[in-house]
Amino acid sequence: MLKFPDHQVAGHQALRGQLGPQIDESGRFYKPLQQDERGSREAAFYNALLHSNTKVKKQILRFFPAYYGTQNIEASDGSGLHPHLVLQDVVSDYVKPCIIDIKIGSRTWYPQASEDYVAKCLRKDRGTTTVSLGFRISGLQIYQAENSGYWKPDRNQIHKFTVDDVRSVFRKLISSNQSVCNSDYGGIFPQLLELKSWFEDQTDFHFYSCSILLIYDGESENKGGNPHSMIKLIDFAHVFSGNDVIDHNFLGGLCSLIKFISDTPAIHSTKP
Ligand SMILES: Nc1ncnc2c1ncn2[C@@H]1O[C@H](COP(=O)(O)OP(=O)(O)OP(=O)(O)O)[C@@H](O)[C@H]1O
Ligand SMILES: O=P(O)(O)O[C@@H]1[C@H](O)[C@H](O)[C@@H](OP(=O)(O)O)[C@H](OP(=O)(O)O)[C@H]1O
Repeated sequence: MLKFPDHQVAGHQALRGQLGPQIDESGRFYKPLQQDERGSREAAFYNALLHSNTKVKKQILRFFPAYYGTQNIEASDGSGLHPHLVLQDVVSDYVKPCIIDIKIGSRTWYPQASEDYVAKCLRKDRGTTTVSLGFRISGLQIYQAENSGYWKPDRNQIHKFTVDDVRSVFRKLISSNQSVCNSDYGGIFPQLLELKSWFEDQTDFHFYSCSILLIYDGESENKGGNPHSMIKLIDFAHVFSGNDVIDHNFLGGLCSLIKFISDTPAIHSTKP
């Protein structure tokens, strides 16, 4: 039985008859394949990842959703059968998933793109923290408490986020979550550093407009036995061959994110 995701924070949503992702009860996330080259690029990347035990080390694979191929299922907009990527639902094990979708890179357009597409991306990049920080928040939900539930700003609010707003998001995250409230942010920090070391070396892929999901559980004990906090890379509609050059756009954005988070003191950190 398919349903609309309860915890989707960004991207195209299956609301008001739109085409968007669906989930099932077994922890699968069905992302509709976008009609043009975006869909084929994303499927090609997941296939490359699946069969790339040489290129991508096993411990790096855990930073990507598990991939189960593509499947034709009833589209959420009622248009009939449509091919979908079948992925691991990376938040299904969390009782109160706190999620930040962070689009990485100081530019979201790629060299091969059309002038119109570059102009569209540049407008968004300049109007958000993409250019100033090397990343931008695309969506988030932070569980605050039983009575107040989730803080989940809408897309228009998110688009207006300044650097200070981004800093206050991380402060809110730290203050709202016991497992995060320590010097390595509940285990997020070591994962970001491990991902950074991979990006300092890998030259097979360039990831444009790709997001890192920071995921924590707003409940102290989550049901799946997963660690309290995970990072997951998603949205590979604009992944291209690296042509034996490191992905300096993504790496630069990731380094900036790591620095930014480390400069946002946890409540009990010893930082002055
Ligand atoms: N594997 C997954 N498991 C759980 N949630 C996911 C998964 N992949 C994506 N999501 C949710 O869906 C949102 C959008 O994902 P994604 O960026 O892949 O969609 P999109 O429509 O391509 O977005 P964009 O408009 O940025 O291209 C994410 O912010 C996250 O909340
Ligand atoms: O590059 P693509 O494949 O066209 O995908 C777009 C890209 O992910 C943008 O980041 C997103 O704008 P936001 O970052 O503002 O969500 C836009 O949403 P939109 O189509 O609603 O503008 C997407 O269409």
